[in-house]
Amino acid sequence: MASFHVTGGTQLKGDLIPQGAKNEALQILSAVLLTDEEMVINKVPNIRDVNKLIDLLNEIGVRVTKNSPESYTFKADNINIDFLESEEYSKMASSLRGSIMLLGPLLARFKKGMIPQPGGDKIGRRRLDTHFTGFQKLGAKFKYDKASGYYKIDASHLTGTYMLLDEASVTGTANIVMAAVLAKGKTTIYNAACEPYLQQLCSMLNRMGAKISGVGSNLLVIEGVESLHGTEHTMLPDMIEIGSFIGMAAMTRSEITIKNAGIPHLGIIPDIFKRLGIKMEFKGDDIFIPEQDHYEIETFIDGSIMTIADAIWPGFTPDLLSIALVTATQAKGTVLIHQKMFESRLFFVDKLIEMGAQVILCDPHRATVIGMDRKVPLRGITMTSPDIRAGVSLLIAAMSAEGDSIIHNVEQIDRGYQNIDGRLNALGAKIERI
Ligand SMILES: CC(=O)N[C@H]1[C@@H](OP(=O)(O)OP(=O)(O)OC[C@H]2O[C@@H](n3ccc(=O)[nH]c3=O)[C@H](O)[C@@H]2O)O[C@H](CO)[C@@H](O)[C@@H]1O
Ligand SMILES: C=C(OP(=O)(O)O)C(=O)O
Repeated sequence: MASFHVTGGTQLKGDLIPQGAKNEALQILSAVLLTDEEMVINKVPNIRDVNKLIDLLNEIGVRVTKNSPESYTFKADNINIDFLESEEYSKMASSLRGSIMLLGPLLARFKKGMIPQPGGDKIGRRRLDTHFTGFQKLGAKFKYDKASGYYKIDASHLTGTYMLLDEASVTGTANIVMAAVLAKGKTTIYNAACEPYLQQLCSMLNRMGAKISGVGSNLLVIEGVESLHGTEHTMLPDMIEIGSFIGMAAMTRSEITIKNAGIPHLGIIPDIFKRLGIKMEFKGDDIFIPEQDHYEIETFIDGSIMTIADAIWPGFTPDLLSIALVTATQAKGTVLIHQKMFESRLFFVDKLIEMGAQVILCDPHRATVIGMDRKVPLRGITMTSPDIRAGVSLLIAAMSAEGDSIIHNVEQIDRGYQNIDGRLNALGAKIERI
């Protein structure tokens, strides 16, 4: 288990280039299974979850060529479907959440698929019903073996149909779309998730010859086609990493420019950080965050206390709520953070409280943060990163704190942030990997 030794209180200055988006990469890389032609994928982030998925694809028989540090060519023309029965597959697939999205392409192209309970953050119940109900509506037969925790699906004939998803699941929508592109006839998916990750996936599939309309909305219409061909795709900048950098800049009083941030794709994210009082300037596609001694949380128009809550896209992503929470601890003012989607994502506030933050955990979904306006700095402590976004929030807290901190289990952070210590140290942070 790796740890970070963080010396707090340093200010950062300089440019940060966001990595390619983790959650987009997991969808796009799964989709390379949909064709036997070459797929060139650029801006692939060098992070644990993505590297695990690439290894898994390689084991399944996809030919993987690394063209440069961020660009790969994939060719899925010799797939070993029997590998899905192996112990090795079970071990690899259960170690990340993204592996669940291999199912849609496997069903579409090879008519069957199986997957153990996927991994990912332990942030509350993470059901997969939407995925399997969608596959069943397309005509697949589905079996869940409770003893082994394996989901097995047989899909000799996938046929387009109308479906209203029970929830707008991000990976669920991606999976059903990937199954439907090669199904017979027309599939209509209502209550589809429409995050930029999905917009990117659907646009790429269309470039491969799929016929998807309604991209960017919650009503997708897919006309099945016989086969798909290869294409080239470039990942968007990671919007969660960008939000993390904005919060980090404010907390550490740093002057940072986030280069080529893909501002049109960030939705409401910059506005939410502006509501916390953080100043930023858009310079072309760069976001400049000046050094700020103080930042003040807005109230609602009637003067009542601000709530920041997650919602499905185009609402505020749940993956940035922990970052907004930690950022608020040194703002002036009060905010209620409401994590609606996941029930175990806020428990990390215990660590912030131990560091001196004024936070009341109202219940598993809600925390009130009373900002300290830098009157009292956080204190360095020893802590463990419970999940990827809480991990980065704790890193931000430690970087802003007085004294040294130790953060254990930073593999959680490495799941989704590329060389975070190296990139931040280059701007003046003091983070030692031990
Ligand atoms: C690999 C990947 O892409 N992971 C992301 C993906 O996970 P993932 O696709 O697993 O998450 P889902 O979108 O399926 O659901 C997330 C949670 O929100 C709940 N829910 C969802 C939709 C809805 O309308 N109502 C509702 O309550 C679900 O029950 C679940 O608890 O999307 C999540 C939600 O943005 C992100 O946190 C994850 O980082
Ligand atoms: C929860 C996340 O990831 P995963 O779905 O891979 O666990 C995340 O990226 O914040």
